[in-house]
Amino acid sequence: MAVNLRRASGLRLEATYFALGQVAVRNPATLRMRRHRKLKLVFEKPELNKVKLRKVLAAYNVEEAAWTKTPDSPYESSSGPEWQNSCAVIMSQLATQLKEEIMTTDSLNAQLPAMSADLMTLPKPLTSVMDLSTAPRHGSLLRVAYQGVPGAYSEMAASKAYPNCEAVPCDQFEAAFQAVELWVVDRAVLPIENSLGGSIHRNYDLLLRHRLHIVGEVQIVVNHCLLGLPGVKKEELRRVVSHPQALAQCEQNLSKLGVTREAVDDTAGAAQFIVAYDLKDTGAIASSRAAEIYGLDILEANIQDDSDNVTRFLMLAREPIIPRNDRPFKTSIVFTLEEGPGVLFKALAAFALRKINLRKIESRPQRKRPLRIIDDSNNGVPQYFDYLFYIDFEASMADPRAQNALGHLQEFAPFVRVLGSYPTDITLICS
Ligand SMILES: O=C(O)C(=O)C[C@]1(C(=O)O)C=C[C@@H](O)C=C1
Repeated sequence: MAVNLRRASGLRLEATYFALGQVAVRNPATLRMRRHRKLKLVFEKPELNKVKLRKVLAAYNVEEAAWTKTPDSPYESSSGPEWQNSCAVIMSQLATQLKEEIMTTDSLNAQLPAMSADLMTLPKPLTSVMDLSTAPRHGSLLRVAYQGVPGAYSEMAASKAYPNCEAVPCDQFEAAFQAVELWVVDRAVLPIENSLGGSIHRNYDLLLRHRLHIVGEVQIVVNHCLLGLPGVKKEELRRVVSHPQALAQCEQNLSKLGVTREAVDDTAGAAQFIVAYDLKDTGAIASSRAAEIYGLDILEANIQDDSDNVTRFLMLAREPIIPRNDRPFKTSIVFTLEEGPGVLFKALAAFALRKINLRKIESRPQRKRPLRIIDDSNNGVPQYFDYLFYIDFEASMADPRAQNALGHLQEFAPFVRVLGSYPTDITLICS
């Protein structure tokens, strides 16, 4: 993938990042981002102001000690939280910081391949932490993190949730959580479940690990397309790459095609991947918008196994919203239970007794406490699985029934946390 930041920053950066790849920023600087939390910056012009660069990286929580200098002047970090932040945010911030020092000439730009106009509209960088601390109004230019690259379904979900927002791409779900926590962005919009593929477990786990609040939900009808390089025919494909959820949603149709499948971080990233490596024998499952952005042909539209393919996304923020009673609301909670017959039944009864409808129940292993030994009931036999229960129920926390149900649950649940009380999305938009 090549991203042109010239319009936003006055600096021409070419960047590539996807599951198997790296970021390569050519003239006047080279920026390589590798997997495994490794970020490497190589300057072709050593006179570039590294102090400013370091300031940028410090803003992303990169500790000075984590950085080393080698003779050919790269700064390298092999670990640390910086990788968690959005590559694109760092790049755009970097571009702005460096732009005063780099004279970009037309002749330099002419050496680089032409980019799609869509790729030039990357998020504008934030100037300082002070700017970030002023809470933006809903519907104004909020910065909204999503996982993936432009053209991902999550980017569409971010736009549905916050029209006119600046959608900020992140390489991993965790990066989106951290971007909100560090005030790099205002909100995150992340997938939580799909009607064909089921729950996105990683995000359930991250909801518990991080202290963000669910402030809303959006649903998107996902219409997958099989994309190929211009001129390539469907029959010529030997391999199809995409996000694992997307591959799962197209499983039967891909089996009919007789292609091998490979997973990458997101659907639009898959489209970038085949363009970047000019892979004529490889197709990508992605949106029609991704086809437009990356200049690919749609070899088959609606390739998902079932036309009713809906993904639900959660909107996350640092602060909860005030729950209301004048429109349909949902509340999401997570809790643990003691061992024993009927405990889950009792927990669910707290809602049933108050006629509160449950919309979703999910259980996840408790990572910090995977092993529990129960002496009396099981004669000291170790139990290897202990669970967290996530429930979405149809009531607002402003509703006394919901408050009473949680009070009731707390009587026997050792741990209960409200993840958010938010308006139910009753609309559907198509990708
Ligand atoms: O890869 C993307 O485009 C995404 O936005 C991620 C994602 C997911 O995680 O479920 C979102 C919607 C589709 O269900 C497929 C993939």
